[in-house]
Amino acid sequence: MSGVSEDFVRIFDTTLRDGEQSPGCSMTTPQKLTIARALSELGVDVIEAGFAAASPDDFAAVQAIAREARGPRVAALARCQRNDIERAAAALEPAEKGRIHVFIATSDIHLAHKLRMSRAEALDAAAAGVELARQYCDDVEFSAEDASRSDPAYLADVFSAAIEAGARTLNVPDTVGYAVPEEYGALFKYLSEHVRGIEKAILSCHCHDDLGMAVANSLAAVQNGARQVECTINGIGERAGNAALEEIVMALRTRAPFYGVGTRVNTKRLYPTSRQLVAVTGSAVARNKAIIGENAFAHESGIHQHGMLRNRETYEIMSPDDVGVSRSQLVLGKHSGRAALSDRLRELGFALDESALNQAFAHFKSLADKKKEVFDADLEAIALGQTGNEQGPWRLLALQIQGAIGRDAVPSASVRLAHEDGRVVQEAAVGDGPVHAIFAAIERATGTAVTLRQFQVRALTTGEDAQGEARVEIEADGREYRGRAVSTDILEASALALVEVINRIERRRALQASAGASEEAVA
Ligand SMILES: CC(=O)SCCNC(=O)CCNC(=O)[C@H](O)C(C)(C)COP(=O)(O)OP(=O)(O)OC[C@H]1O[C@@H](n2cnc3c(N)ncnc32)[C@H](O)[C@@H]1OP(=O)(O)O
Ligand SMILES: CC(C)C(=O)C(=O)O
Repeated sequence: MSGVSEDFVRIFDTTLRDGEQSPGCSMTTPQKLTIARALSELGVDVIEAGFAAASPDDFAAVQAIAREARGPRVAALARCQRNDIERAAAALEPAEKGRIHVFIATSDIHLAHKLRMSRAEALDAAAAGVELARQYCDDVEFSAEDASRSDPAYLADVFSAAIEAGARTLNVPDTVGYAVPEEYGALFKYLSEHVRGIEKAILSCHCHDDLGMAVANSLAAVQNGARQVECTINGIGERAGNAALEEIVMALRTRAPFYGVGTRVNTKRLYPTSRQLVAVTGSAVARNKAIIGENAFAHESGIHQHGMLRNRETYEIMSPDDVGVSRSQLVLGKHSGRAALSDRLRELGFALDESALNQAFAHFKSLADKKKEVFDADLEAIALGQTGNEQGPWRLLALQIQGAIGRDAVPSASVRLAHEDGRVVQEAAVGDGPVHAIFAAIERATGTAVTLRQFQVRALTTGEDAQGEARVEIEADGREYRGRAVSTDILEASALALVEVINRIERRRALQASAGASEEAVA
């Protein structure tokens, strides 16, 4: 293992430098500042703020972040060239803790075609670059670009020279995402054993995802002594991207006994930081992206949902709360089963007996065959079809309306309701219209205040005894409820629809109270 005083994995975030090299992800200075603030809150150890020599804007961004960031070290990238290093040093000047990060390629293909340098020339340039950077900054990192395709013996010589010149972090980039975990891990082991003065430095990995192995390679490096991981939020970066920070952090945390080393990141900030980056760059993440994707804590199939309802750990290896996601989701779709359907219906305030649940389940399956996802409103419609208006705790015994007709009429309603606990309550109220009066009287009688969002009536049949349907949409306890009732008297249908909704609100509150009580009992 390389020379580390405290044994933890330093998270070097390069979202603002390598991440910004992702086509479509370039950011303005104010946007970079927003992300830098989020990264500080996340608790990363190093923020690579940019490549100061790239443009006046990049310089300004590095400088602004250096001026503001307190906590994480701020790094700026530079080629092994005087101008780059001096621009990096100037931009980092206001930093509380700065780092100049110099790099040069070490693979034969880069030396021959890109740099047109011999191995010896590149080694000298690396040493000279580190030495110059050290004149401006105590903390210098050296990266051997394309390290994973470099001759290991030559690489060890270059790193030895970099340490001698004053570098204290040695980065081993898999620049083109060519490495595989066993080989990349072995390279770290080899370097730990062959770089002269390695005890003075920290080994770092920096992986790209061209073969989808950036995270696996980074973890292999950690297993073989790397104590800094370079990564980006959402895995953005040049071409296929960099190793995703959230995946590295959560792999080390979730498999802590296996890796035996962790990070200092506040994992609860992972999801909020990811969303902030999406908001700034407009670059969406795939639904199935690990840790922070929309589906990362969503379960659709019946067998999984049934397991989740019994014990979350049957199908979740992390708690959504640990990464800042509010809760797991059981998504109802064509693969869902009765357990999830009945659980969601109970949440919506419907307590169906076995035969009603079976019928609701048949309707639900045929709907799910046609729709990708079945929403709460669909479920309510299905459940209302099964329950009618018969479920308590309240039952409407009598309804009387007065003064409903005429220009100067002041409509009033009186209602009598029975509760399943034996109470019979009578109340009256006036309103702007008869329905308003009925609703006010029912709210008073039941003691449940609601906010009416929508009210609709329509004729279902024709003739003297035509059936009328009333539909209400209500808000209570921060949720929406829909109710429906049918009667030959449209005012009675309205009253029944509201009673139906109030019953569901009360059933839901009772359910929550009993869940709270059992949690307290467990605690
Ligand atoms: C693996 C990585 O992610 S490395 C970081 C990549 N990031 C970036 O390139 C973003 C910022 N880059 C830029 O804005 C521009 O490329 C600049 C301003 C740095 C340079 O622009 P230009 O001077 O026009 O050079 P250009 O980009 O065309 O070519 C790169 C030059 O740097 C040289 N070079 C490349 N890497 C290094 C290095 N580590 N040390 C010294 N020289 C280097 C190349 O050989 C080439 O030199 P040449 O022009 O003498 O042939
Ligand atoms: C400059 C280095 C660290 C790099 O970004 C890479 O090699 O991918």
